[in-house]
Amino acid sequence: MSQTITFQVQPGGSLRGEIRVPGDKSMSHRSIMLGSLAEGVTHVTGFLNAEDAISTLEAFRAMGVEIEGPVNGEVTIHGVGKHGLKAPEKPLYLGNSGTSMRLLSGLLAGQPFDCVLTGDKSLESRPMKRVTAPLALMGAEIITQENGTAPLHIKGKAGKLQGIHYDMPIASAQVKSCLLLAGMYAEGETSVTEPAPTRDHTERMLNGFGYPVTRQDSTARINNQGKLTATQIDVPSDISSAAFFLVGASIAPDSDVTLRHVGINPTRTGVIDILCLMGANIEVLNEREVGGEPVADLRVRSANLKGINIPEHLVPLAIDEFPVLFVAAACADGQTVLTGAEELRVKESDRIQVMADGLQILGVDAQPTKDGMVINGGGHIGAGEVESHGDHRIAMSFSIAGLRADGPITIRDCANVNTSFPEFRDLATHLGLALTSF
Ligand SMILES: O=C(O)C1=C[C@@H](OP(=O)(O)O)[C@@H](O)[C@H](O)C1
Ligand SMILES: C=C(OP(=O)(O)O)C(=O)O
Repeated sequence: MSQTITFQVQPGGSLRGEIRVPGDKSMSHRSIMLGSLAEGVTHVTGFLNAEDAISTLEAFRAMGVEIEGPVNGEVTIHGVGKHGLKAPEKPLYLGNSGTSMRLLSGLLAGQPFDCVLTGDKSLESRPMKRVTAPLALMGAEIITQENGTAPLHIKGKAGKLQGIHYDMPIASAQVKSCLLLAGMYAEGETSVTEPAPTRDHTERMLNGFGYPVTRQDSTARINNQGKLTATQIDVPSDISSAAFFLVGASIAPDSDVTLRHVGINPTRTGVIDILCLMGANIEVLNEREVGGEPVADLRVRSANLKGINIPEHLVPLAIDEFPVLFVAAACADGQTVLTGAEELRVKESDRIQVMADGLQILGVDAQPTKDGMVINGGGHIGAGEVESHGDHRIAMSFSIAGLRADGPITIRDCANVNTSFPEFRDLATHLGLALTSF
């Protein structure tokens, strides 16, 4: 049970300096999953030492994988091979992490043992039918709660899964990844078509481990014939964590921040595109490729942002960045309209409602809609007390709002910042944000 943590931000200030934010959460999860199933010893650097990634790590330890670390972002995984996992002795508790639960449900559906996946209150209220329904078409047997939520009771169906073709009704990297991981244990081909591009770290990392996944247009294909060979993985900084400072340095006057070694995989850079459409001053420097993933340093300086209609094709490419983009919109001149983002309602919190409620408390004209938000920006952001509802990204977004507020902002229920970005307070204050916690 996490303790209660409250953040308080004093108004104003600017952000200046150079930092490296922690490792990418999506890649950290996948490095543990694939490293565990590989033959040989995989070394990971840049691993995210935060609660969500640790939930995945502990789950694999509980299934008999020897994993050393993380120490200074280094993890060593003694892979057990594709068929080497052992039955866990008790339910696997996955905390707050949707990625752990949805990817593991695919990976575990074809094992020779049963297991149970549980999580915290937020995770156990999130929709799981999106993975259990297509997995059932493959022959998996997963018992959910009546409304399709976790705990998930997974009956191991080793040797009995069948490949399917699945047209995903929603653009979800978690659903795609779940099915590709199940496809590693299914007879014949498993193919997944996505309605819009979503993050492709699973496909890239599988290929990095030597496991063939092919891609044609919007369809990814896998079968059970491959094997994973241990490798080295350098996890870049998480653009979703960098996003708080991309927005912070854009909205706070006299700011100049450089974020080093950030992953800029094109399936993740919607936040840069959206901010640039709003008039942000972001330079992408020293572009390079590290372990099959593009990386760069990002320099961001203050800018006068303007409201925009956010193009819908950018929504899946910035899906976790909308809470802080709403703060950017509140500081932008004119109206910002987001549509096509109903997925935000089923994240760690209902991110449309929770952000609209908090922005309204701070005096911002923010109107939630069924699939997005309309924000009339450029007015002032006032002092106030807002709730994060235990959602890490909400807590950090309202902290950033303090840079343009005209009074202190108090944010309740912030312990879950530790799920993705435990260093947030230290790095933010190092750059100049007047943030305290108690
Ligand atoms: O695959 C992943 O690592 C993730 C996919 C996204 O979820 P959806 O697949 O539900 O869009 C994202 O919101 C989540 O933080 C991480
Ligand atoms: C939605 C998120 O993560 P998850 O789905 O893994 O809980 C997030 O980190 O914003």
